[in-house]
Amino acid sequence: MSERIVSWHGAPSKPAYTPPPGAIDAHCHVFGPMARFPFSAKAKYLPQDAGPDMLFALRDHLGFAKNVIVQASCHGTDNAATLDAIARSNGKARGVAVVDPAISEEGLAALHDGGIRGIRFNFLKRLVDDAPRDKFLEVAKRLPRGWHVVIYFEADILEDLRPFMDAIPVPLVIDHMGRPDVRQGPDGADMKAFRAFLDSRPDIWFKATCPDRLDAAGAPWDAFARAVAPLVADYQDRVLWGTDWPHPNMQSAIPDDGHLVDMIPRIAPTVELQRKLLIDNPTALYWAD
Ligand SMILES: O=C(O)c1cc(C(=O)O)oc(=O)c1
Repeated sequence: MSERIVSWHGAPSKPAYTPPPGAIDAHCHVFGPMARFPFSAKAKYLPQDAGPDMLFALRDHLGFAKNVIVQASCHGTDNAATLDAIARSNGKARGVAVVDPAISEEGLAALHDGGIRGIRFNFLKRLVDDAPRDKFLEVAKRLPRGWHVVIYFEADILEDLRPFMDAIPVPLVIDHMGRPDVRQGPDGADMKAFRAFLDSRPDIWFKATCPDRLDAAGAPWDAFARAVAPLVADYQDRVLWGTDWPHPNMQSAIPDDGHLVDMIPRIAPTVELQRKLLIDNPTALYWAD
């Protein structure tokens, strides 16, 4: 792997929708800069630099106040780039780390001090070589108080992951709703299974994110809006939203971030829903202290 890829829009439009003051982009990443923060030897893609200055400029352009920066798989378990971005944010960013499950208590405490409030377990085979459930469970049981676990999986392994996820004793946040097939509609098999999972315990949250990944028809992503709006309405106290910038691996179908923001009023049509989605819910998970 030698070619460094660009997966983000060079000049995203200004959204028609204006987020409320204090709105949080609760799923985004930083890449590098590589000269200071080299990518993991196990990285499955090698991106161009997309560092904190670019992220914060986009935040301001789109009308957001804060970011939750999720450690991208290309940085492996070295969270230095994510921590550096948080440190440069003037308190306007918090984060989710990816850790070696053998991390010490001191290591976890240092991440907490750096603004981390959760760890991410990634089960996508195209992104990571292995996902050791026993080790993940062990570290999930000794997280700092108030932390949660973010899990990224695809719909076809939801049932297989259930015993593992059921055993995690802290809140769960599911990336991109576990990647349902949105073409099945709001009552399709994938959404039904995901709802059953949400109903199994009250502390499972999810991100109503990534129309660009989940709706192959492309913008304006009508199938995504149709499938996801009822989910947001029915689980309005457990849903987060984010851009997913810089859209890892999306180099052949790069979304315009302004258009992504314009999905918000389609899946959360009232001011109250928008406040929960963009402020109350992410604040509860990431800025409780
Ligand atoms: O679907 C993906 O390719 C993807 C990758 C990553 C990552 O590399 O961390 O994060 C995401 O949220 C989504």
